[in-house]
Amino acid sequence: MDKPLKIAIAGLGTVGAGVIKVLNDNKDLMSARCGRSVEVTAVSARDRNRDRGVSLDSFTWYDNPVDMASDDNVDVVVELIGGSDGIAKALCEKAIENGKHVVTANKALIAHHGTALAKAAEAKGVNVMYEAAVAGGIPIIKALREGLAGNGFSRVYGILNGTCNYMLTNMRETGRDFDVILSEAQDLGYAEADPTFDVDGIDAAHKLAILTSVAFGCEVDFDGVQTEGIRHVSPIDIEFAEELGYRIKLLGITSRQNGTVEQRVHPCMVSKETPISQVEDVFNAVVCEGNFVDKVVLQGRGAGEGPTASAVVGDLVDIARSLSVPTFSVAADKLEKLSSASLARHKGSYYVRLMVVDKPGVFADIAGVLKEHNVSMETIVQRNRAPGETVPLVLTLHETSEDSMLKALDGIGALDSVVETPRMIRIEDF
Ligand SMILES: NC(=O)c1ccc[n+]([C@@H]2O[C@H](COP(=O)([O-])OP(=O)(O)OC[C@H]3O[C@@H](n4cnc5c(N)ncnc54)[C@H](O)[C@@H]3O)[C@@H](O)[C@H]2O)c1
Ligand SMILES: N[C@@H](CCO)C(=O)O
Ligand code: NA
Repeated sequence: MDKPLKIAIAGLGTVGAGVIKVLNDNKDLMSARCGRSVEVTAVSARDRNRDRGVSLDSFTWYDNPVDMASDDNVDVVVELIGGSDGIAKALCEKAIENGKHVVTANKALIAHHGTALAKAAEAKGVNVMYEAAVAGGIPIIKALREGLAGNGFSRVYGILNGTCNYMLTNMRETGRDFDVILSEAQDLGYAEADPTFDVDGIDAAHKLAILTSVAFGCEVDFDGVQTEGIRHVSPIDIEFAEELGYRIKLLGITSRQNGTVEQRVHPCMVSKETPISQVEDVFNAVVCEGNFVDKVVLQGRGAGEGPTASAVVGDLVDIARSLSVPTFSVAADKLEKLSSASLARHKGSYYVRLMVVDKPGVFADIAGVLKEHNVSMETIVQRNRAPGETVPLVLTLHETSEDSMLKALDGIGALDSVVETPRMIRIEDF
């Protein structure tokens, strides 16, 4: 057997404790698969005495995780603290500087600093690996970078946030309150330290920016992701979606068109006939469209202790086997700088829900505004009849440019008979 691979773990929360459990439980499997053992030698967290269900007795304890990057008894630093800057970044930079590999589950860090970290690591001949950062236990980075490397990609999309999928599924199935379901997702260890990152789509945007780089071989451009979360998705929209044959999913979609990429994260209506609409609860799914393989769909648990730790340990196995791959899909100094397309030029179909006063002439007024902006209506549904009172009115619109749709919505929102801000959800045709 070769020398053991010695690892330091920074952060012993949901994921950190999970990694220690996987390495303990599957110790013999790891040794057989790597031809060497994978051993934790050092750990760091905020609270040394918290019961995590794992013993820390045999590890060197560090109060400051950055000091682990200078420990000669460490080959790989596993960063499981979180945050795009601060201590997580300092730790990873120091580890690379000292010639140690880095494994992280931190999508915020890779989304903001992935290109720079990749350049630094590749110059030093060490790896920065982040499989756990995107779609948790699903090996999507490996799939895009290695298994599907024979393909050019036109589009990659999927359900990238377990918390939001859990919430949308539960809202549909139980009609319970948004906040109650969110706190359940937090208790299950799915949510980010700041759960607004989940519900506002930022976490999915971090992951999408990373997928874009791996799929298209370009620098990570988080600021180029156009992001909208699930806060405005109401139970009434979920019900209408069902009635119209759709499910509402928060999707991340990246596509390449000539010299630009379009990166967007927002709630989508997807036909109940599509496989992705059936992916529920904390499950994630990613669809890769390759020019030779056609569609590949990967599905699995996107968050939680076991699935996330599984991905971290998969990266450790690659390092123990001395696998050498670029951080993204091409060498870091050859990543293209692609500009991100504005959503204003996006073309798509739309669902719009209005709250209107039930009186004659409302349909005609709405139709007039749509005509003015050259937007063509597919269906219009008014469920209740309540003369003089407020009722929901739902429209679906044929393919049009986002720009025209938004202008039409402004016009519709300004009509006297429309009493709330119109709600719009994009319909995706996969
Ligand atoms: N929980 C999940 O399902 C999941 C899935 C994929 C990726 N991630 C990512 O994994 C990372 C960790 O997530 P988590 O859910 O385990 O978080 P957590 O809050 O459960 O754990 C964070 C750990 O970091 C430690 N920590 C915080 N500040 C520290 C400091 N200054 N010095 C030393 N230790 C410090 C805390 O003590 C804690 O042990 C994050 O980047 C998160 O985005 C989490
Ligand atoms: N908060 C994230 C964790 C996994 O990255 C989610 O809910 O998907
Ligand atoms: Na993954």
